Amino acid sequence: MDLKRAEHGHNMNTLYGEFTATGNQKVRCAVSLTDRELVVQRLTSIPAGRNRVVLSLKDCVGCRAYREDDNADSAAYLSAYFYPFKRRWVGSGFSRQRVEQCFRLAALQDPRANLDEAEKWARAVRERSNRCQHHRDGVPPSELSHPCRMMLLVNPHSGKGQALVLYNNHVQRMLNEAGVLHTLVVTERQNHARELVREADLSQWDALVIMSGDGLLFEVINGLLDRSDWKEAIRTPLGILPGGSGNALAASIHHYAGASLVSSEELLVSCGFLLCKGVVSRMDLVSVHLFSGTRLFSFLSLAWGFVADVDIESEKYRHVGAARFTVGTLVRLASLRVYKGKLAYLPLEADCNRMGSRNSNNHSATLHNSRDSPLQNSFHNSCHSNNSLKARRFERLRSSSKTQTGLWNSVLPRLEEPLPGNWVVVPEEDFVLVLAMYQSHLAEDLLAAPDATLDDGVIHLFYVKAGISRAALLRLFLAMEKGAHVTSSCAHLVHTKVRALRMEPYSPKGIITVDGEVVEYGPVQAEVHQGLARLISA
Ligand SMILES: Nc1ncnc2c1ncn2[C@@H]1O[C@H](COP(=O)(O)OP(=O)(O)OP(=O)(O)O)[C@@H](O)[C@H]1O
Repeated sequence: MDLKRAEHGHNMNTLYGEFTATGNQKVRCAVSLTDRELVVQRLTSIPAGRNRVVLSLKDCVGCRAYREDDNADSAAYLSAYFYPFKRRWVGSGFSRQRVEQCFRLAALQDPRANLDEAEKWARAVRERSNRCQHHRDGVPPSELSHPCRMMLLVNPHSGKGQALVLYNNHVQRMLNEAGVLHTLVVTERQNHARELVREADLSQWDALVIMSGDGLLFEVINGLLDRSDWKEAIRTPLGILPGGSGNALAASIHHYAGASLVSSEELLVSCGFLLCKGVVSRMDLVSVHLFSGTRLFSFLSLAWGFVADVDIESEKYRHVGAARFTVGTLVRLASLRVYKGKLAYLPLEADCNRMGSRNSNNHSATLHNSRDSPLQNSFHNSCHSNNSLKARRFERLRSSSKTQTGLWNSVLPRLEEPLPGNWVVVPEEDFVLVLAMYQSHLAEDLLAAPDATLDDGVIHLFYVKAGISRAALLRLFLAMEKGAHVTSSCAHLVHTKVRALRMEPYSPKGIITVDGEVVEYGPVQAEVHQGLARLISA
């Protein structure tokens, strides 16, 4: 029979068989399966090298055995699905591309025996691929169970409105190849996903997967943390597939997997591949405390000034996809604004246990008590007029958000209280932008925090001081495509790693965003909770 443990010329663990190619039954293939590779050698007179395909099991998402409907055909079939990095057809560089290896097994008359044989092979390919996962820092990865059940939430309006088409064209097939059982839930409105996960029986699902922009994941995370069983709920593995125009988290996990810049469609294949592999990692979350008392949970960014303005003002260009940010950047550059306010942070290296025992610099370690601020009343009335859509979203988001207290040992005082002595108060009070990032990417092509990792417990705080020229700011954003802004010599850009921060805007109008969603404009503070959530990633 075809399947045998080879004894000569192969490792004892190698499976060896001779099958025919499905496309052409005259072509025989010698197939061997080692612990790490599937090697296919076409048995023809053409020189061996050209007829040999070696596929790494690390790139394999699944393998299945089946029979055709034709009762007269006693053969069984074996299909294995791989997504290796391959040179692009157009342009330079590499991207993950689908490779299917399909064989016909017809050594016996008995169809059942042929199918049993094919199933043995399929099982062996799947088991060896699962064992072949990358070990992060030598630690075996935690994985989803097999077969696994996912709830896949798709926002049909995200990005260019193509998420369902992308699901039908790419995702469905990949998940089927990987044997992932999934239930598609098409979101119907704002906050639908949040309400769904708040009420869901989570024991039914091995993972909750979001196919949209970052906004839908923001809803899901906040929905999980709304629950009374939030401690367990937030450990539910989450997955992300890019369906929006920003897709920052999707771009970040693609980057953490060691891959380079790719097109939107290639990013989807890359994230789909990671989802099929089902390796679960910890992910930092940041709690964001607003002046109204609302607390939100954020996985990506907190922005005030230029970046928040571009994000929200560019909504009207969403039909151009990811290019909306480029258009928005150019428009906002033309009318560059300066924002007044106070910014303070708890440095990464600060000894949190000795909070309040010392003053770390010459500046007052106390921000204005926001209740004393002459601008206090205007904060709540001044969500920027141009962002009414996202402002309305925030109102709904806020009304459904419970104020949670006492969940962790917080390093934050109450927002109206002075800051402890080990916080640093930034001396400048005029900013072009303030941006706190906890993952690497701000958008698909903006590598804002190149050395961020999923669960490093770090907030990367960037601010650009007033006085920067338009040309210098444009250069910074162009450099950000490759993350080169952090090593640029721009004197107006400051980058520091922090555990917590507080911003107190004085300018009466402006936009603050959390994960790209508008929140109330006013004093805000945030702190990182290392590895609180779980994400399917590399
Ligand atoms: N069916 C729907 N109709 C209208 N809004 C929806 C629907 N489903 C989800 N939403 C809301 O749309 C908002 C935007 O979603 P999301 O950020 O995921 O996509 P996006 O804005 O297109 O992506 P990006 O932020 O990358 O541009 C979310 O706040 C979500 O709650």
